Amino acid sequence: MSRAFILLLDSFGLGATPDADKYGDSATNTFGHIAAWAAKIGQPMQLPTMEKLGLAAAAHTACGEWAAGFDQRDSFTGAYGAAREQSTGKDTQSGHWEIAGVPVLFDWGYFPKTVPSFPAELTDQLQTLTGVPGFLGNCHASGTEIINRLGDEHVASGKPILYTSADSVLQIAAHEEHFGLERLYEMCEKAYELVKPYNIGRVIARPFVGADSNYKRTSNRHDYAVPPPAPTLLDHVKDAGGEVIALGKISDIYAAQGVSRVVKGPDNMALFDALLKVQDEAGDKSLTFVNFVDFDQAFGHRRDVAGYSNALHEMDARLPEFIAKLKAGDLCVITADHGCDPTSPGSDHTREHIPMIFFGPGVKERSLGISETFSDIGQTIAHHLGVKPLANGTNLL
Ligand SMILES: O=P(O)(O)O[C@H]1O[C@H](CO)[C@@H](O)[C@H]1O
Ligand SMILES: [Mn+2]
Ligand SMILES: [Mn+2]
Repeated sequence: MSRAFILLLDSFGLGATPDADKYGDSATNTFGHIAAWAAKIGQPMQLPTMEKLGLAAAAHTACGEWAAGFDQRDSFTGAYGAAREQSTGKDTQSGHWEIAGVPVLFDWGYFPKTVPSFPAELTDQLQTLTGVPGFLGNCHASGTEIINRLGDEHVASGKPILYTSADSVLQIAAHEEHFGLERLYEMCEKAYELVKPYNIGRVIARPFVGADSNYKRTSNRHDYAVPPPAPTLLDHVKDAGGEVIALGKISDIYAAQGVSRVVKGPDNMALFDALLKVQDEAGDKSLTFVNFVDFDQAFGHRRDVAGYSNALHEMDARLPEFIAKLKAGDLCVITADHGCDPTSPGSDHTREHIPMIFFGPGVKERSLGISETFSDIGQTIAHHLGVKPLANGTNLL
């Protein structure tokens, strides 16, 4: 029996790639800078499980330095390395699709950093189709900041909040109760059709609750993503008769292509509980793919170093439960889709190496060096499961 598990820590980068200067990210290092911050405040990070699997060694491979508090060890249990992205974007879709064998070699459309950011033609059509009295925002913003700034005006006027970021995305924030969740979803479906000519990767519904300049997003976020342009690892596994179990926002990111079963959860630890349950159920040739979004959404974009560090400790503390239940024929990988250095300016993703830490009963300690494409991860899994090889990437094991 062979099974595969991808544990994707959304935004857990291991240091700038050689092309990071083109993105203004040449000094970024998500893991390295969190570890340095922790050491500086006198509480060095302790991630014994991931360290033993090869995390710090993978980070050393990526950036040439040992993260503060992580000493060089002479034995690991995983096959560890780092990967650089072939796709030109540093967004979630590009990262995930490339891992699954489909790098994004075309240019996504982006909305400019002007105010208004969205073309009048687009917002006019959206207003006509939905009958709202207008829009607020219409700019680049951090999603948590803009709802607190414009939430009161939104509630009073009924105008939804439109914003974007360095990603190829149109986000619509609206109050779950005052505006209505279904109404927000319907608006996003219309917006998804309208952004097609602009080559935008995703429209995201961002419902929130609260009052009086104190608003909080809910877990009813919904992504309307364009599908990958070619079959991914998920399709190859499903076509070969294996179950593809998508936890968290994985199904949204691949527009449900190649997904057999969707399991959602409100936060990292709920998703970890779901992962442990799925681990008992997954059968031969299955792929279980989980995206732990809090690293990115709750801490990376929020530039919350302490929160990010804490989330890594929480994850590390739970991993032994998962490892203890692995069976012969299981191949697992801890990886990421891009960086989001919480110590860097702004609130956007950062162009970094991602970890590739393979482990499981049949994996022997080994340094894998640096891959030139994230697709080496997917190809290694395709080979392990014995499904059709991917069009891109090299088997590493
Ligand atoms: O600031 P928030 O709304 O969390 O936005 C972030 O979330 C979006 C999707 O992951 C990205 O485009 C990023 O900008
Ligand atoms: Mn991401
Ligand atoms: Mn993000």
